[in-house]
Amino acid sequence: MNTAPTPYAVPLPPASGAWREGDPSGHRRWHTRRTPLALEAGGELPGVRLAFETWGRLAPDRSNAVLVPHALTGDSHAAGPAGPGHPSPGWWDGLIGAGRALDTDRWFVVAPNVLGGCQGSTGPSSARPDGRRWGGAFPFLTQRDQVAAEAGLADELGIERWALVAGGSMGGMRALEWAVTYPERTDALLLLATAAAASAEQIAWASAQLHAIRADPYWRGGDYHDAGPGRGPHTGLGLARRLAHVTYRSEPELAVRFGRRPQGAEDPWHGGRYQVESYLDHHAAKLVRRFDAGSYVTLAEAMNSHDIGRGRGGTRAALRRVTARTLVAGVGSDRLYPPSQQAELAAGIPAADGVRPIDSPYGHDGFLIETEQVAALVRELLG
Ligand SMILES: CC(=O)SCCNC(=O)CCNC(=O)[C@H](O)C(C)(C)COP(=O)(O)OP(=O)(O)OC[C@H]1O[C@@H](n2cnc3c(N)ncnc32)[C@H](O)[C@@H]1OP(=O)(O)O
Ligand SMILES: N[C@@H](CCO)C(=O)O
Repeated sequence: MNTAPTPYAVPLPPASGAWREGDPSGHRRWHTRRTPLALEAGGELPGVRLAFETWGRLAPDRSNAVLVPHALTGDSHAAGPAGPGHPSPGWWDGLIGAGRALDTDRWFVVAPNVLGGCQGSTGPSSARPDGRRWGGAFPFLTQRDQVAAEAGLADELGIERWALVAGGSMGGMRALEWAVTYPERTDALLLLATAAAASAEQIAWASAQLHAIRADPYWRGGDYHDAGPGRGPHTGLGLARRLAHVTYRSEPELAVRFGRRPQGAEDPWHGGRYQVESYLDHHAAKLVRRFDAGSYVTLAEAMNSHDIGRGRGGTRAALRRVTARTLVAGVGSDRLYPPSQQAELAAGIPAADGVRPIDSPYGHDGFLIETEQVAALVRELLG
């Protein structure tokens, strides 16, 4: 396995003002909540901070704000080029910018790093009020807690209503929570490759990933952040990413793209790898370099908690609360969030009109890759 411990690369909590330094986009800022966040599971989280990036200008009447919540391992860098602090271009760069579907000459686009994450927002790698890292003491979060934190950010920015909330996968879970918790603040809603509740199968895949991380001897109950370079649960996180990444792609794609071919001159019968193994190694190493295992655990557990009907009289009653103009789309080849889940959403949300298909061989990751098809949906919703 190609998961030699790499230098531990979780960004340290920025000193006040430092976050903008070295940020090529110049858009990233953060918001610190003045009061502790009351958590759905009980207790509260003090000192909540959300890193976020914005593009465009908020109109004087504040009617042009668009929220784009990211998926599991995304961050606030939804648009813009790669550079220091951003190993990849923005995850929806094809969608956001002047002349693009989310035209930043017209719309004010806001992308927060999710609460519990590791790219500037408060998470397990952040410092507690006493200066020590949270580590394994970081509290259990739900999607509703994360949306409550985002509502605090919206309040701070003076945004009473979103012209659109658009998200896929875990971002779609939060988009849906926005529309159900705050129907009066969500004018339009785009749900991509997401679900009303995490299914048994989704929980099962996440569970295997959580076990992989927690079985790493460097996990140490989540208290590894100050153990020194290379002494974090990188092997476990890499395993989790391999497991997850297979579920993000489709069987036909892997068959066509890699087949049974060996990687270069490697011989799989004598210790070498197949191409697809090398591909998974690459994605594992790439995530380990940029993501914190503790955040992965927190966010995966929050996804498992997702159930829009909890405490609201069930799924159908919760979905009926949505007043936003809504489009629901799914990727036909998505084996992780199958089209039946989007059909349930579309059937339950009053203004949704069936499920729009995203045609893609790439499976679940289609919502990140097929930006032209997603752009068409955004244009339809925003008129
Ligand atoms: C800060 C950030 O990184 S942005 C965060 C936002 N990212 C996310 O939200 C999701 C994380 N990323 C992903 O899920 C996916 O990479 C996507 C969906 C964004 C992109 O998918 P695709 O464009 O289809 O990329 P794909 O899965 O083909 O992977 C391409 C990579 O695999 C590598 N690769 C392909 N074949 C092989 C192989 N046989 N062996 C090793 N590496 C391989 C390519 O060289 C390429 O490397 P690079 O990304 O470092 O340039
Ligand atoms: N590739 C995406 C899929 C999760 O929805 C991610 O890592 O965030």
